[in-house]
Amino acid sequence: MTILIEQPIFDSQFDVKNVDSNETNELVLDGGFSMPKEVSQNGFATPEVNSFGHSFRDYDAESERQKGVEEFYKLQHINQTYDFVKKMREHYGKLDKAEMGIWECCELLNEVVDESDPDLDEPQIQHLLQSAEAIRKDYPNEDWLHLTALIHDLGKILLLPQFGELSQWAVVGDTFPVGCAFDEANIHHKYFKENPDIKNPAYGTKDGIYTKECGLNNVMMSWGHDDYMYLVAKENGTTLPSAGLFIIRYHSFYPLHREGAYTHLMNDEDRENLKWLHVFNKYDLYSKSKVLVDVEKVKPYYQSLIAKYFPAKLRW
Ligand SMILES: O[C@H]1[C@H](O)[C@@H](O)[C@H](O)[C@@H](O)[C@H]1O
Ligand SMILES: [Fe+2]
Ligand SMILES: [Fe+2]
Repeated sequence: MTILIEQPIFDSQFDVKNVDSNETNELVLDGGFSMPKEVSQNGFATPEVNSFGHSFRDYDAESERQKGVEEFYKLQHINQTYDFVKKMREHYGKLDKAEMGIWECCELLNEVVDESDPDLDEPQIQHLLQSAEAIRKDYPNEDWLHLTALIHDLGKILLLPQFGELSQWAVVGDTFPVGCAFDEANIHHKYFKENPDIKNPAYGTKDGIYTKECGLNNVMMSWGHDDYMYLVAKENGTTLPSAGLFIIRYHSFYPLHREGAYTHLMNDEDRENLKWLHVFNKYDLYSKSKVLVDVEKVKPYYQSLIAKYFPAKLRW
């Protein structure tokens, strides 16, 4: 049974609120799941600056932090190759690293620092809860979306010793397809010129080894926390809807969901799910704030959602 708790209250320095709540309540049915009639009408008021006083995702800002972020992207673009992704998928597909529940993993994630993120200045569990609570406020009935937000970054445990202690470039940052040309929409695109895959002519065209509209499910994405968490959720038999799994798997695919690149690889199901990813992304990005969520207070609600959509223990 889902435990009900009071609606989240945000009295933050920025407003996470509905400007016009009438619009949000208009729902149409979409394959068993309700979809806001006009998602763009949702009045989530996005703040202009991050915790450091910079605009969000400003990868050109002059700051010490940005230098580190650029260094990160250099390594990521050089090292994420088709063969590397294939190896990672095989290796982590065994799911033989640990057995634990979702909440346990949320707590574990607190030990992780994400060097690719220019906006986040709080522990990871706060980022999970801040995005989940902000979504819960605007979409109270979509409990699957609250849970999706809670778990979307859990794959970052790949940075921890028990999960292989992968380098930052193999875990975080924006993602992109391998096996086809690297689109200019990727941030710090120039560093791809040192990626060995560009010497392989089969990977050099817009479609590369793929065919038009083949569906993202058939595309190899750079390896990281998105694909890993998708794998874990799917293989452990989650009952989350396809849109939830899509969000988990492609939330770092900014070249697609923010810049509109690589859309020629999408099929109809992807296009449907992308609408929900657009909704989710606002909360993922703009809920990063210094106003902390009271973990103990919201924990019973999220534990009840976990019990609804996941087994008690999962293989990781
Ligand atoms: O720096 C961020 C962060 O690592 C996020 O978790 C990821 O989803 C983003 O796409 C990335 O750019
Ligand atoms: Fe992420
Ligand atoms: Fe996130």
